[in-house]
Amino acid sequence: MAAEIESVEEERVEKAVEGNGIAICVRDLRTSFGDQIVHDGLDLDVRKGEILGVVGGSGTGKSVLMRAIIGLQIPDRGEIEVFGEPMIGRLDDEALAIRKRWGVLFQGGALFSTLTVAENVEVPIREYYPNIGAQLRDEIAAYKIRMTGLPADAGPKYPAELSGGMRKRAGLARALALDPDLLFLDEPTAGLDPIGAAAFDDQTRRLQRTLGLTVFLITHDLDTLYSICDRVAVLADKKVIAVGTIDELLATDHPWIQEYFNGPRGRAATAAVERERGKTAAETQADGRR
Ligand SMILES: Nc1ncnc2c1ncn2[C@@H]1O[C@H](COP(=O)(O)OP(=O)(O)OP(=O)(O)O)[C@@H](O)[C@H]1O
Repeated sequence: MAAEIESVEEERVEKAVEGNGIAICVRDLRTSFGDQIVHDGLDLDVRKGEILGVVGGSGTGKSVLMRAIIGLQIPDRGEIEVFGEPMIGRLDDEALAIRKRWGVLFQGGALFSTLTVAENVEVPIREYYPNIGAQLRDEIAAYKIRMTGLPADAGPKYPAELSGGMRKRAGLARALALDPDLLFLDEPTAGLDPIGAAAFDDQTRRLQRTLGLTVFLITHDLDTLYSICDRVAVLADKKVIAVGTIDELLATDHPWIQEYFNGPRGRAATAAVERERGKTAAETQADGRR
């Protein structure tokens, strides 16, 4: 038992020091489809424990970047490291230890329509831990389903029986199945009503804090960027043209960034955040007076 605790502790310490605080490091990435070059000379660092929002116009290559990082898109050139381990050109077996440490919520949820929610959540467990028995697998799936705020009776339902918001949560439960350190979310709030989107954002933030996750979050949702992202990376001109807090991005003079954050929707999102901050400050003051 003591040896077991020691090895868990060693693993924890290793995880803390690996990669110098960087969860994902991308250097000089080039990807293309035939003649179409999607990325050229793209660099990006994702810090451990942050929620990094990834934005850019439609077709700028946000999803392709995510796919390149998780090994579904072979780049023409460049280097990608996850938790300090090089990922490009690694055989599936070699990179298995790192693959187990991430979970992915694809655009639209990408649930298997012929499997129930619980069976969907169990897919990665079956794939990576085939020796786990059926009962434990069911218990893990039920726990993950509850963790994402879905009711317990969602487990035996099929994706078609769920609302869009519930399907996203089911996809999130599957992404969390292996207790990941790193979560990839591709447009998680797309198609949700504003209340559902805000609830999903809250859930993401809560899970990220309690589980200590690093989150790579592709979004077009300005409210998401303002409310839960620690930093934002902007894709344009085949590269990441800027990374920083929204205030830092606003200090740049890139026309796309200015139009994006200072356009009517950006201003509305800023105003909403400022209202929320004002409310929180007023509540804190009132608490202090009590
Ligand atoms: N499998 C593929 N075959 C050919 N072209 C592709 C493929 N996947 C993506 N592309 C192209 O690569 C470019 C970037 O696509 P990607 O899906 O990464 O954009 P995106 O920034 O995520 O866009 P959106 O915000 O609209 O989702 C697009 O022009 C797209 O058509």
